[in-house]
Amino acid sequence: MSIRSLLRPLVLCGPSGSGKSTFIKRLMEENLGIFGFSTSHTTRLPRDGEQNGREYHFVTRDQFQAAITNSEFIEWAEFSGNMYGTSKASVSACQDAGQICILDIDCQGVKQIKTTDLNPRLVFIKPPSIEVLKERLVKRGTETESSLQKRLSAAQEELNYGEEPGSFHIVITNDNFETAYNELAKFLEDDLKEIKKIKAGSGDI
Ligand SMILES: Nc1ncnc2c1ncn2[C@@H]1O[C@H](COP(=O)(O)OP(=O)(O)OP(=O)(O)O)[C@@H](O)[C@H]1O
Repeated sequence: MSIRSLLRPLVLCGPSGSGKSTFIKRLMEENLGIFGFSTSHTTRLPRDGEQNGREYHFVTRDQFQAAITNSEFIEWAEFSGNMYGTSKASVSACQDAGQICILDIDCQGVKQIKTTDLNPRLVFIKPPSIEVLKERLVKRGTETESSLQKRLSAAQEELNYGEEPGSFHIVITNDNFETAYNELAKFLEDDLKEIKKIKAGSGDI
């Protein structure tokens, strides 16, 4: 089997605070060099030291708008006056570089990626309850009262989509982290074994 077909993008979706970043960190630590991220597009100006194509693909608003019109993005959003997007091409580029592209995207992004030929593995990370989700977000210390409320009210809609049969390949409840992480590791085990075997045999891809 070709390694490229094994390098299926890995989508982690779930309400804010469900634990996506925590899973991603652990996956990357335990599988060095296997996972990577796509390079996003942005209309913001590069900061000192940032290189086009490395931190971001820096584009004009017109270019960004044209890319939206051409359905080039899996998801895009505007934050404080600048637009940010994840293009299908940047996910493919990550695969071409021999890595599994990890995507932390919302349900709209999941619906979108399903319409592409990227053939992702779709994982939904579910909190044990909305109450626990709230506790974790408060404890994380990153939210204001208003951003907390926004995240919690978005959470229910995402949970509804996550629980719809067929939305995801696997739904993992993140109660005890070790147990939940093992479930994810088991889900990916066969792919990872095969990828590591091929990489070890060929030096790289
Ligand atoms: N199983 C768990 N038990 C207790 N705390 C957890 C567990 N999993 C994650 N956390 C904690 O919950 C908080 C939210 O997790 P994390 O930041 O990974 O969520 P996220 O889904 O990436 O959120 P966002 O979408 O806002 O980036 C973090 O402080 C993390 O350490």
